[in-house]
Amino acid sequence: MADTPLPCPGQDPSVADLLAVRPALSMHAMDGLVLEDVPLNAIADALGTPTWVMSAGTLRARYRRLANAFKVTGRPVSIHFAVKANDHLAVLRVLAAEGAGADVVSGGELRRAMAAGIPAAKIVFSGVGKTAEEMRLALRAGILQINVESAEELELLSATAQAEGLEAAVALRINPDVDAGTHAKITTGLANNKFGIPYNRAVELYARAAELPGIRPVGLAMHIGSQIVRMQPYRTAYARLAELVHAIRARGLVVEALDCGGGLGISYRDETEGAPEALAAAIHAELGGLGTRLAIEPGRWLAGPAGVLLSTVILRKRGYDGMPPFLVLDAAMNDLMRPSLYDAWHGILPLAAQTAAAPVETVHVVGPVCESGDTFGHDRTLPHMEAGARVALLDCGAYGMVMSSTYNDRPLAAQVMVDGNRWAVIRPRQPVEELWAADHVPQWVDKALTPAGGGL
Ligand SMILES: Cc1ncc(COP(=O)(O)O)c(C=O)c1O
Ligand SMILES: N[C@@H](CCCC[NH3+])C(=O)O
Repeated sequence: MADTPLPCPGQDPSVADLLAVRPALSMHAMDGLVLEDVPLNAIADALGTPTWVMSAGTLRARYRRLANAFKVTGRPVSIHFAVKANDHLAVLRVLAAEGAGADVVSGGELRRAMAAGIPAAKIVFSGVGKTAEEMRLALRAGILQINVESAEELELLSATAQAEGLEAAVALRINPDVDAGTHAKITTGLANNKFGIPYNRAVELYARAAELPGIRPVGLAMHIGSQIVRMQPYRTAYARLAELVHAIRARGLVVEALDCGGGLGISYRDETEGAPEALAAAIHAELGGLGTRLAIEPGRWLAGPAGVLLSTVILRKRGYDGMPPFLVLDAAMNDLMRPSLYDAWHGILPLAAQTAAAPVETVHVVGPVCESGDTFGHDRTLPHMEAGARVALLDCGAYGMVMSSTYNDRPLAAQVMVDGNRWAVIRPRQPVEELWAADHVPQWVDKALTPAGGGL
């Protein structure tokens, strides 16, 4: 299958362009922007903004397309949703009901995945720095496999498993030194990235794993980065994985499982999103003949397009003469961090049909947090909006809410799930008092501040 083109700079997509490739969203004359069958204004009226909204139908549809892409190759994979992308219990349960397992990177994610009802036997544990405590948790739970990322971690896991009287099923995560062609901050498969075991040390370490007490090496894992829209990096990486399988087997060792990682990208602006069919074809071509179990760990591709963040224009601030005005939203970098962190581009659609049809203009879209980096977009081409206009920031279902903070004492936004014509609050807006409820002021601080205590 041909490679998909890289995103190219240029004119922002129009309202119609954005809607055309997002089947769960539609614009209606009366109801405005509708997600599945729910007018987003109804949610904003009821809960205010900023509010996250997840579409259960989109999660299901995307999971089914992904699973089916592999099924038709005759080599089905087990799909382990990367919990880091969106860890809400309702999201995990929707995916679990479709058959998804989980890829976790902390003890917290492991416990959360199990709390969502995902069986331990469908959970893989990745991550570059698992503590002995987290290893114990995974061993006691009896998860499918632990993806080990270094020789040092392997020794710690062996000691921990031995002390527990348990055996760890281990896949070695290999760093193939392949450029995934993605943003520098989210690439993971290059030699200078912290992730994985150097490719040229993999066979030796696998042999060592086979000797270590408490360790049962079952295979290899790889994850080369995130938001990958071209297939060539996957192909190169998987070809290297296949070479390793042959080299390890030549040593008389068993390789029964291959975890092909996540990373499939979506269309935020005008990229052609990574096609599951193309990924399935790449995996089938490079690894399908090795007779192993196959797994993938997608996060963004499943959840990204399923979520939006609703926000309201607090005010329209005039810029310097001749410069674009600022639309100051009530959402900020503490809610959606991706634009500040990676200069990520997110589509912005007005909720009202009339606004969506207004003439376009160039604006800067910012949040109210005290950081210049609190910017959703510079020089964006958007329909004219005044204070009070509501918008949806698109493709926020992955790495959105999970990366929120309460910086500037801004409570975590409310979360909603829609499914057909139903919607429900899946997490209420955080009460502001909760932000300091757990703060403890030592008595001696108070004393020092009172005249009686000899302070101020
Ligand atoms: C080990 C591992 N697996 C899976 C993922 C999920 O990646 P993505 O959301 O790009 O599919 C990540 C995040 O990059 C990861 O680090
Ligand atoms: N958080 C990143 C991706 C990192 C994926 C985790 N390894 C994003 O929003 O794009």
